[in-house]
Amino acid sequence: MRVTFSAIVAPPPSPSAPRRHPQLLKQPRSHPHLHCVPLSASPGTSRIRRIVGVLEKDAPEVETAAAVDVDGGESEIGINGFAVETVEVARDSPRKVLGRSKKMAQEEDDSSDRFKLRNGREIFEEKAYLVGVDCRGKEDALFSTEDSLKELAQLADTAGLLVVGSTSQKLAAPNPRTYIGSGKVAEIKTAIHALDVETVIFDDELSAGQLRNLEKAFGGDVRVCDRTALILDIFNQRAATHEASLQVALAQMEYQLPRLTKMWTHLERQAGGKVKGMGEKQIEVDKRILRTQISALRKELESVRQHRKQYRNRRLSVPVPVVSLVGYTNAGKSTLLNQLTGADVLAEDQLFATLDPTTRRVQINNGMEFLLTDTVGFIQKLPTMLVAAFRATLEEISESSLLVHVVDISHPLASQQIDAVNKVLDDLDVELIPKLMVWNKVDKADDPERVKIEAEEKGAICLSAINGDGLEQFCFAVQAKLKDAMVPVEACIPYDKGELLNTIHQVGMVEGTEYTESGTVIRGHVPLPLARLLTPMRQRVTELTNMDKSV
Ligand SMILES: Nc1nc2c(ncn2[C@@H]2O[C@H](COP(=O)(O)OP(=O)(O)OP(=O)(O)O)[C@@H](O)[C@H]2O)c(=O)[nH]1
Ligand SMILES: [Mg+2]
Repeated sequence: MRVTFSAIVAPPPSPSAPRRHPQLLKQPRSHPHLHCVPLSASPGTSRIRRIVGVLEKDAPEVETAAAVDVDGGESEIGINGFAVETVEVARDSPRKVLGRSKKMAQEEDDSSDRFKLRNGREIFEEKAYLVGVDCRGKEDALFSTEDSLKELAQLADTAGLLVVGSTSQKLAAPNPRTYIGSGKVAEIKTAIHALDVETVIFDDELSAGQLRNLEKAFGGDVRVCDRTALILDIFNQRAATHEASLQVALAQMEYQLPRLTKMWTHLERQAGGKVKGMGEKQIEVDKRILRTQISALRKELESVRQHRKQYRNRRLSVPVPVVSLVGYTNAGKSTLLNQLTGADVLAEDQLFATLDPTTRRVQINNGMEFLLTDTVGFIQKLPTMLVAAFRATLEEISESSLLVHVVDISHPLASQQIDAVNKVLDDLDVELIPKLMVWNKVDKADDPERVKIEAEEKGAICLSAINGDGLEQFCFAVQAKLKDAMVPVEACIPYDKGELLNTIHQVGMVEGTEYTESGTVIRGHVPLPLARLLTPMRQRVTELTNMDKSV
């Protein structure tokens, strides 16, 4: 039996459900969010259940409510809020069923090598083909089409795909139907057959119609997706905490909402076109359900966010300055945090290794302390729904005393990456927060000495987070920047407030100490919240000075 696998958009699994890589099961192409369950099957075939839609919340959840015979397959209405369909597929990929050449048999043997371990999970390495478009309206793009495609290849690799080729096209404007021109569509189709491509990834966001038309043009069994879907897929694989999972699920649903067009068209096919419009009605129902799910997720996220805020407020009541590490993905932020604090945040040569913020205390040799926060990295063309969904996490950044912008200076596109990070920061309302530029991975740079001279000229700190070079200089630079943001104070601390004196030494910079009858007079710089706390003691110094003058 031959089954056509069109990419059917299904909602992502609930964040609490166990996550699984889309290609975890060895099966013909599946949509990133289409999770198939293998069932018992006749020899040489597999029976899988595939999700074909969402059920209304109050719809009865029945194992098998309706079975419709279509082309030998059967349909059933489903489980846990999802409509599912059972299909029997040959264990070979659909194309292989048509005839098995020697080459194909060889390929089948090779495919066993395509199971790779990623993020602790075994996944099937699909063959991907990348497509970029150089449009006239994109002159302000930070990356050239070629560089952007290289980055897309890295993203594909992170997601566990095997990139087998790529192409790009110069266009005056994207084609509204297929994004690329018809000649390019034909060229890619040829490449698909020649390279046995399973997934075609576009470097720009595609509309629902473009996705559908391209899938139709390439043939039903080729999956088409875009950069945004790929990034969402990586985030989905990487989300380790409840909050991150909620944020990713929200972003995925928002991405899917306008793309729900295909989910129910199979109903019309099954009914032989007798129930015209049924699919459309069902799409409306699905959209409503998805919207309800989105608002439920938003509520849940809000409560997680409140909890985090309470925790942060408690932390802020101790006025230790917070320093946030920001930067392009893979710049070395987590490695820097680990080096300075002995933390064991996952740091690896993959994009988006970190999704959740981690905060650790750093103590400088002179006794001063600050909190260092590592958070999610940025990328050019960062999907807006992802920024919105991660706003709670990113809020941490907007409440810091200092932003440390970590740059991989050994990267050929370091300056474009800096611009891309600044672009995201512009959206985050952080222009008033002082910034410190750090050029990391100087050990990997072609000419480290020249880079160091250039950094000095530009007021950046050069370091190597991996071998610890320049860390001391970094800490002093952080201290100096924090001092700029501090308030100069002179306060008389009574002798019974020893703890306060310790706090001033920890979080501020003491420049002079004098012991008087009334207490210790301190001169120095402290963060604003501490300066406020010291107000009565600052007045005490003024009184003492006035008394001295009148004597
Ligand atoms: N040679 C060299 N490699 C480094 C240095 N710092 C980090 N790396 C490597 O760069 C890769 C990325 O480091 P991470 O610390 O995970 O980068 P990140 O900025 O946290 O990345 P995301 O979490 O993805 O945003 C890892 O393989 C590190 O070992 C450095 O100073 N020199
Ligand atoms: Mg990281």
